[in-house]
Amino acid sequence: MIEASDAGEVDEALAQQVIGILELASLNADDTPQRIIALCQRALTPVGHVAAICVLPRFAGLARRTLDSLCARDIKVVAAVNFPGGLPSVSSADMEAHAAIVAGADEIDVVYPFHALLGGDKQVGADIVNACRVRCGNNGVLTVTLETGVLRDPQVIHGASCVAIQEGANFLKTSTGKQAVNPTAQASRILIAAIAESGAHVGLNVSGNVRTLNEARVHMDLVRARFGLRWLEQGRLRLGSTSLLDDLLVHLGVSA
Ligand SMILES: O=C[C@H](O)COP(=O)(O)O
Repeated sequence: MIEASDAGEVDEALAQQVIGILELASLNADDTPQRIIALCQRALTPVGHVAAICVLPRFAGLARRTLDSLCARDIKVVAAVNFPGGLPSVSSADMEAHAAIVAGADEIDVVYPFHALLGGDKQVGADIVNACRVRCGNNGVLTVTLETGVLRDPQVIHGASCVAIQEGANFLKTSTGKQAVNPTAQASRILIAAIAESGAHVGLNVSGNVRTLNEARVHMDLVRARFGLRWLEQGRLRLGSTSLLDDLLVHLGVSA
Protein backbone atom coordinates (compact mmCIF):
# COMPACT_ATOMS: atom_id res chain seq x y z
CA MET A 1 0.00 0.00 0.00
CA ILE A 2 1.28 3.46 -0.93
CA GLU A 3 1.52 5.77 2.09
CA ALA A 4 0.12 9.29 1.76
CA SER A 5 3.58 10.88 1.69
CA ASP A 6 4.75 8.39 -0.96
CA ALA A 7 1.65 9.11 -3.01
CA GLY A 8 2.48 12.82 -2.79
CA GLU A 9 5.98 12.14 -4.09
CA VAL A 10 4.61 10.01 -6.91
CA ASP A 11 2.23 12.82 -7.89
CA GLU A 12 5.03 15.36 -7.75
CA ALA A 13 7.24 13.26 -10.01
CA LEU A 14 4.36 12.71 -12.41
CA ALA A 15 3.48 16.41 -12.47
CA GLN A 16 7.10 17.22 -13.30
CA GLN A 17 6.99 14.69 -16.12
CA VAL A 18 3.75 16.15 -17.49
CA ILE A 19 5.26 19.66 -17.64
CA GLY A 20 7.74 18.28 -20.18
CA ILE A 21 5.02 16.85 -22.45
CA LEU A 22 2.49 19.65 -22.00
CA GLU A 23 1.18 21.54 -25.02
CA LEU A 24 -0.13 24.73 -23.48
CA ALA A 25 -2.97 26.12 -25.56
CA SER A 26 -4.88 29.30 -26.19
CA LEU A 27 -7.33 28.80 -29.03
CA ASN A 28 -10.07 31.37 -28.62
CA ALA A 29 -11.68 33.54 -31.26
CA ASP A 30 -11.06 36.57 -29.02
CA ASP A 31 -7.39 35.84 -28.29
CA THR A 32 -5.22 38.95 -28.31
CA PRO A 33 -1.48 39.52 -28.78
CA GLN A 34 -1.24 40.29 -25.06
CA ARG A 35 -2.83 36.96 -24.18
CA ILE A 36 -0.46 35.07 -26.47
CA ILE A 37 2.57 36.84 -25.02
CA ALA A 38 1.36 35.93 -21.52
CA LEU A 39 0.91 32.32 -22.66
CA CYS A 40 4.50 32.24 -23.92
CA GLN A 41 5.72 33.61 -20.60
CA ARG A 42 3.74 30.93 -18.71
CA ALA A 43 5.32 28.24 -20.89
CA LEU A 44 8.64 28.89 -19.11
CA THR A 45 7.45 27.60 -15.78
CA PRO A 46 9.56 27.83 -12.61
CA VAL A 47 10.01 24.06 -12.86
CA GLY A 48 10.93 23.82 -16.51
CA HIS A 49 9.70 24.49 -20.01
CA VAL A 50 6.56 22.95 -21.45
CA ALA A 51 6.94 21.04 -24.72
CA ALA A 52 4.91 23.36 -26.93
CA ILE A 53 2.32 26.05 -27.14
CA CYS A 54 -0.67 25.73 -29.44
CA VAL A 55 -2.20 28.86 -30.95
CA LEU A 56 -4.36 29.97 -33.84
CA PRO A 57 -2.39 30.53 -37.06
CA ARG A 58 -2.55 34.33 -36.88
CA PHE A 59 -0.53 34.23 -33.67
CA ALA A 60 2.15 31.75 -34.79
CA GLY A 61 4.68 34.42 -35.72
CA LEU A 62 4.16 36.41 -32.54
CA ALA A 63 4.46 33.27 -30.42
CA ARG A 64 7.69 32.21 -32.10
CA ARG A 65 9.24 35.66 -31.77
CA THR A 66 8.17 35.93 -28.14
CA LEU A 67 9.57 32.53 -27.21
CA ASP A 68 12.80 33.30 -29.06
CA SER A 69 13.12 36.57 -27.15
CA LEU A 70 12.73 34.56 -23.95
CA CYS A 71 15.53 32.20 -25.09
CA ALA A 72 13.04 29.35 -25.35
CA ARG A 73 13.72 28.04 -28.84
CA ASP A 74 13.12 24.52 -27.48
CA ILE A 75 9.40 25.25 -26.95
CA LYS A 76 7.61 24.44 -30.20
CA VAL A 77 4.91 26.65 -31.68
CA VAL A 78 2.00 24.60 -32.97
CA ALA A 79 -0.54 26.32 -35.23
CA ALA A 80 -4.04 24.82 -35.08
CA VAL A 81 -5.52 25.01 -38.59
CA ASN A 82 -9.00 24.18 -39.80
CA PHE A 83 -9.86 24.84 -36.16
CA PRO A 84 -12.22 24.09 -34.55
CA GLY A 85 -14.86 23.16 -37.13
CA GLY A 86 -12.84 20.78 -39.28
CA LEU A 87 -14.27 22.17 -42.51
CA PRO A 88 -14.08 19.97 -45.61
CA SER A 89 -11.93 22.40 -47.60
CA VAL A 90 -8.49 21.23 -48.70
CA SER A 91 -7.45 24.61 -50.11
CA SER A 92 -8.44 26.51 -46.98
CA ALA A 93 -6.60 24.13 -44.61
CA ASP A 94 -3.60 24.16 -46.92
CA MET A 95 -3.49 27.96 -47.12
CA GLU A 96 -3.77 28.30 -43.36
CA ALA A 97 -0.96 25.80 -42.84
CA HIS A 98 1.21 27.56 -45.41
CA ALA A 99 0.67 30.98 -43.82
CA ALA A 100 1.38 29.63 -40.34
CA ILE A 101 4.64 27.99 -41.41
CA VAL A 102 5.77 31.14 -43.22
CA ALA A 103 4.95 33.14 -40.09
CA GLY A 104 7.08 30.88 -37.89
CA ALA A 105 5.04 27.88 -36.75
CA ASP A 106 7.19 24.85 -36.00
CA GLU A 107 4.34 22.39 -36.27
CA ILE A 108 0.87 22.14 -37.76
CA ASP A 109 -2.18 20.68 -36.06
CA VAL A 110 -5.04 20.17 -38.51
CA VAL A 111 -8.58 19.36 -37.48
CA TYR A 112 -9.90 16.39 -39.43
CA PRO A 113 -13.16 17.12 -41.31
CA PHE A 114 -15.19 15.10 -38.85
CA HIS A 115 -18.62 16.28 -39.98
CA ALA A 116 -17.81 15.37 -43.59
CA LEU A 117 -16.68 11.92 -42.49
CA LEU A 118 -19.91 11.39 -40.57
CA GLY A 119 -21.74 12.49 -43.71
CA GLY A 120 -20.03 9.72 -45.67
CA ASP A 121 -17.12 11.61 -47.27
CA LYS A 122 -14.00 9.57 -46.55
CA GLN A 123 -11.85 11.23 -49.20
CA VAL A 124 -11.68 14.82 -48.06
CA GLY A 125 -10.06 13.86 -44.75
CA ALA A 126 -7.31 12.01 -46.55
CA ASP A 127 -6.82 14.93 -48.95
CA ILE A 128 -6.60 17.52 -46.16
CA VAL A 129 -4.08 15.51 -44.16
CA ASN A 130 -2.08 14.82 -47.30
CA ALA A 131 -2.03 18.52 -48.27
CA CYS A 132 -0.82 19.50 -44.80
CA ARG A 133 1.79 16.74 -44.89
CA VAL A 134 3.16 18.13 -48.13
CA ARG A 135 3.07 21.64 -46.68
CA CYS A 136 5.02 20.54 -43.58
CA GLY A 137 7.66 18.80 -45.69
CA ASN A 138 9.37 15.57 -44.74
CA ASN A 139 10.64 16.80 -41.40
CA GLY A 140 7.81 19.03 -40.19
CA VAL A 141 5.62 17.68 -37.42
CA LEU A 142 1.96 17.23 -38.33
CA THR A 143 -0.77 16.51 -35.79
CA VAL A 144 -4.26 15.45 -36.85
CA THR A 145 -7.08 16.25 -34.43
CA LEU A 146 -9.85 13.72 -34.92
CA GLU A 147 -12.55 15.11 -32.60
CA THR A 148 -13.26 11.69 -31.15
CA GLY A 149 -16.15 12.96 -29.01
CA VAL A 150 -18.12 13.80 -32.14
CA LEU A 151 -17.04 10.79 -34.22
CA ARG A 152 -18.07 8.58 -31.27
CA ASP A 153 -18.27 5.23 -33.06
CA PRO A 154 -15.07 3.27 -32.29
CA GLN A 155 -14.89 1.94 -35.84
CA VAL A 156 -15.20 5.41 -37.31
CA ILE A 157 -12.51 6.76 -34.95
CA HIS A 158 -10.25 3.85 -35.79
CA GLY A 159 -10.83 4.32 -39.53
CA ALA A 160 -10.05 8.04 -39.39
CA SER A 161 -6.93 7.31 -37.31
CA CYS A 162 -5.70 4.87 -39.95
CA VAL A 163 -6.30 7.37 -42.75
CA ALA A 164 -4.46 10.10 -40.81
CA ILE A 165 -1.50 7.81 -40.21
CA GLN A 166 -1.46 6.62 -43.80
CA GLU A 167 -1.42 10.22 -45.04
CA GLY A 168 1.52 11.15 -42.87
CA ALA A 169 0.36 12.27 -39.43
CA ASN A 170 3.08 12.36 -36.77
CA PHE A 171 0.58 12.69 -33.91
CA LEU A 172 -3.04 11.71 -33.49
CA LYS A 173 -4.88 14.12 -31.23
CA THR A 174 -8.20 13.36 -29.59
CA SER A 175 -10.09 16.66 -29.41
CA THR A 176 -10.26 20.39 -30.03
CA GLY A 177 -11.64 21.14 -26.58
CA LYS A 178 -14.53 22.97 -28.22
CA GLN A 179 -17.04 20.12 -28.10
CA ALA A 180 -19.12 18.75 -25.27
CA VAL A 181 -17.37 15.39 -24.97
CA ASN A 182 -13.94 15.28 -23.38
CA PRO A 183 -11.31 12.75 -24.41
CA THR A 184 -12.31 9.44 -22.88
CA ALA A 185 -10.13 6.49 -21.95
CA GLN A 186 -11.86 4.56 -24.71
CA ALA A 187 -10.92 7.19 -27.29
CA SER A 188 -7.28 7.06 -26.21
CA ARG A 189 -7.36 3.25 -26.40
CA ILE A 190 -8.63 3.37 -29.98
CA LEU A 191 -5.94 5.84 -31.07
CA ILE A 192 -3.28 3.84 -29.26
CA ALA A 193 -4.45 0.66 -31.00
CA ALA A 194 -4.35 2.32 -34.43
CA ILE A 195 -0.84 3.62 -33.75
CA ALA A 196 0.33 0.21 -32.53
CA GLU A 197 -1.16 -1.61 -35.52
CA SER A 198 0.43 0.81 -37.98
CA GLY A 199 3.92 0.19 -36.69
CA ALA A 200 4.65 3.78 -37.74
CA HIS A 201 6.46 6.36 -35.62
CA VAL A 202 3.31 8.19 -34.59
CA GLY A 203 2.60 9.77 -31.21
CA LEU A 204 -0.55 10.49 -29.22
CA ASN A 205 -1.85 13.88 -28.10
CA VAL A 206 -4.65 13.81 -25.53
CA SER A 207 -6.40 17.16 -25.39
CA GLY A 208 -9.71 18.79 -24.61
CA ASN A 209 -10.66 19.82 -21.10
CA VAL A 210 -7.87 17.88 -19.43
CA ARG A 211 -7.65 19.97 -16.28
CA THR A 212 -6.10 17.83 -13.57
CA LEU A 213 -3.15 15.56 -13.01
CA ASN A 214 -5.57 12.74 -12.21
CA GLU A 215 -7.27 13.12 -15.59
CA ALA A 216 -3.89 13.14 -17.33
CA ARG A 217 -2.80 10.07 -15.39
CA VAL A 218 -5.58 7.93 -16.90
CA HIS A 219 -4.25 8.48 -20.41
CA MET A 220 -0.60 8.23 -19.43
CA ASP A 221 -1.28 4.87 -17.78
CA LEU A 222 -2.85 3.59 -21.00
CA VAL A 223 0.14 4.72 -23.04
CA ARG A 224 2.61 3.24 -20.58
CA ALA A 225 0.73 -0.07 -20.47
CA ARG A 226 0.79 -0.38 -24.27
CA PHE A 227 4.17 1.10 -25.21
CA GLY A 228 6.19 1.27 -22.01
CA LEU A 229 7.89 4.06 -20.11
CA ARG A 230 9.99 5.18 -23.06
CA TRP A 231 6.82 6.67 -24.59
CA LEU A 232 6.39 9.22 -21.83
CA GLU A 233 8.33 11.89 -23.68
CA GLN A 234 7.23 14.79 -25.87
CA GLY A 235 8.11 13.09 -29.17
CA ARG A 236 5.56 10.37 -28.45
CA LEU A 237 3.04 11.74 -26.01
CA ARG A 238 1.64 15.20 -25.49
CA LEU A 239 -1.13 16.54 -23.32
CA GLY A 240 -2.88 19.53 -24.84
CA SER A 241 -4.61 21.87 -22.44
CA THR A 242 -5.33 25.45 -21.56
CA SER A 243 -5.60 24.84 -17.84
CA LEU A 244 -3.75 21.67 -16.77
CA LEU A 245 -0.64 23.67 -15.93
CA ASP A 246 -2.36 25.24 -12.90
CA ASP A 247 -2.95 21.84 -11.30
CA LEU A 248 0.56 20.64 -12.13
CA LEU A 249 2.10 23.66 -10.43
CA VAL A 250 -0.02 23.07 -7.34
CA HIS A 251 1.29 19.48 -7.16
CA LEU A 252 4.81 20.86 -7.53
CA GLY A 253 4.30 23.40 -4.75
CA VAL A 254 4.59 26.37 -7.08
CA SER A 255 1.92 29.05 -7.11
CA ALA A 256 0.25 29.29 -10.52
O1 LIG B 1 -5.84 21.66 -28.93
C1 LIG B 1 -6.72 21.80 -28.09
C2 LIG B 1 -6.45 22.29 -26.76
O2 LIG B 1 -5.34 21.66 -26.21
C3 LIG B 1 -7.66 22.20 -25.90
O3 LIG B 1 -7.41 22.64 -24.62
P1 LIG B 1 -8.61 22.91 -23.55
O4 LIG B 1 -9.69 21.93 -23.81
O5 LIG B 1 -7.99 22.75 -22.23
O6 LIG B 1 -9.10 24.29 -23.83
